[in-house]
Amino acid sequence: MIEVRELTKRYGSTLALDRLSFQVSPGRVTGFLGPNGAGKSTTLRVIVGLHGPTSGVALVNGRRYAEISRPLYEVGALLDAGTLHPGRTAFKHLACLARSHRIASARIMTLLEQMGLQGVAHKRVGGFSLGMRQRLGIAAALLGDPGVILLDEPVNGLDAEGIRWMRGLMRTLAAEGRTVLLSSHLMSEMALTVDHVLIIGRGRLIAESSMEDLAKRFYRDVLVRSPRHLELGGILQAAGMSVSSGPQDRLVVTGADTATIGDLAAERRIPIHELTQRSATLEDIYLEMTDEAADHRTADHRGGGRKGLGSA
Ligand SMILES: Nc1ncnc2c1ncn2[C@@H]1O[C@H](COP(=O)(O)OP(=O)(O)OP(=O)(O)O)[C@@H](O)[C@H]1O
Repeated sequence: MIEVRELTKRYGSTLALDRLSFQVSPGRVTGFLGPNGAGKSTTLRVIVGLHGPTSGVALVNGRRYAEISRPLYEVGALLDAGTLHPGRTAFKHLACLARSHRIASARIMTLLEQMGLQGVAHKRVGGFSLGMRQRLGIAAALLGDPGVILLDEPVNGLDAEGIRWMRGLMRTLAAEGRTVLLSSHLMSEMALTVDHVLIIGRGRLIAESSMEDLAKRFYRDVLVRSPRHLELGGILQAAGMSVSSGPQDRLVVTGADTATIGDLAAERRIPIHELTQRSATLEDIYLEMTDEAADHRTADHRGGGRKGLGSA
């Protein structure tokens, strides 16, 4: 369980987090979404004690990170796969982390196998691809078998097979009852992976929702196909709906759901050959929600911020 309460973080004149509050529950994959510069990495860094908050608090299982005596057993994080000692082997990298927590070598080998890295366990990480580094980073995060897992842009730079693998792993970890929080600036990456989303912009929470409800909230219109479409169009309009013509003699109807349209057509004994509820794509929804935040960011960055939207 993660709890972030009224978290504010300033870097000089930049307000990276602005009284951000949310909770992340165990047993599901939660996506932490926002445009570049929204404050995702900052939040994750504050949760694992790498950055101190200006005010507010971030708790893992009810405690600040600094108060956890053996953190690897409680929270694992993949924050930046680039920060590996290039001269160390994969095994040695994990062994160094494991030592302070008295984690056995057998656990290291099990994890390397699980991550598909057993064949390169004794190779130097300097020669690893980004995908291999990500896998090693995840092995490190899982060393102490923690109940809370944080991953910052874990699929960045992965190929299609790597992304599929990562998705499966996230879902397995959540199904085991862990709290899994992963950040991304791409809704498309999240749509298939997460059960629940937290959307942030400008350091504030914009929305929190299950993936399913998010899609439902953005129903757009209903597509109706009927051999008597002209007559039906008139009836629907008379009932107060807005009707326009769609592709192949279909009607595009707004202002009513499929049940209302279907019932009305049945009352008038008009056959219906198709009734389709159309929603905005999750990508559209996300862009709509974060548009204002992104615009603001672009303006900020012109004023000298650290990262630009150009990196999107
Ligand atoms: N160490 C730092 N020093 C100064 N400013 C920082 C620092 N880290 C982050 N910022 C600024 O804080 C804001 C939030 O950045 P953060 O990296 O947390 O966003 P993000 O949502 O993770 O973005 P991205 O998707 O690009 O990683 C940005 O304006 C950024 O420029």
